[in-house]
Amino acid sequence: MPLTVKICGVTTHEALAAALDAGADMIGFVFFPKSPRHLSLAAAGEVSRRVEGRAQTVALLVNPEDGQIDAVVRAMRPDWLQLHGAETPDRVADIRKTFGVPILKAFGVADSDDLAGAETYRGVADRLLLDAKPPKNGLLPGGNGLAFDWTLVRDFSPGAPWMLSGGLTPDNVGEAVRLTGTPGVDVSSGVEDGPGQKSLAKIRAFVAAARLAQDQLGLATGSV
Ligand SMILES: O=C(O)c1ccccc1NCC(=O)[C@H](O)[C@H](O)COP(=O)(O)O
Repeated sequence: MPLTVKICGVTTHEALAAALDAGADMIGFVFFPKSPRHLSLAAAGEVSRRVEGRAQTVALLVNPEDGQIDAVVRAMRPDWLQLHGAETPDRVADIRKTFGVPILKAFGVADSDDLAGAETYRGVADRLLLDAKPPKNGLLPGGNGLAFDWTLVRDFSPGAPWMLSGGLTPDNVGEAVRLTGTPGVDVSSGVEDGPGQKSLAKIRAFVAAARLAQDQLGLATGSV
């Protein structure tokens, strides 16, 4: 089983280069104005063009209208759309059909009922992304640097590819991979020095730690 590594919330050429050179499989770009990682369409087009096929690009949206998706798809031609809001299975299916872009659907997890909810997207989303729930009255639905109880997903087998996120860091990603057997990891805050300030050293350390765990477990590098 391969391990996919995603670096999310990239806003600068320097962070992008660090992630690509380190060997990340997926790069996430955030389109959410309240986020310190929000990108304009023009900036997203420019930064994502520099990926040049070295990784898959992911456009992150929250409860988007078709018009917003259309603008993002035109601006950067993402390989994936990450839906990080309360999009229903019907809405996810609709977006997938309308735009013809694979969907990474995010879920907040606090207990096993949340995992059962995620499984209802089987056959609708192309990949599931398990994240911690945001704090009550928090500004951001994701990218909060919070972890959930990983033992909940020890035997998680949703019948669809999935990824683990929420509070991952260079220091804990190896343990997370070993404990959960996840086929993918996703990080944003854990490779930052402050909100939206990506650390090139932490990006390199995160990818290296994930690959070390991958090698120790005899996994392959993620083909996404
Ligand atoms: O990053 C944001 O600002 C953001 C805003 C709105 C929705 C989602 C957002 N981020 C999601 C992610 O970066 C990750 O997919 C995931 O939540 C992990 O984040 P972190 O715990 O910070 O590593």
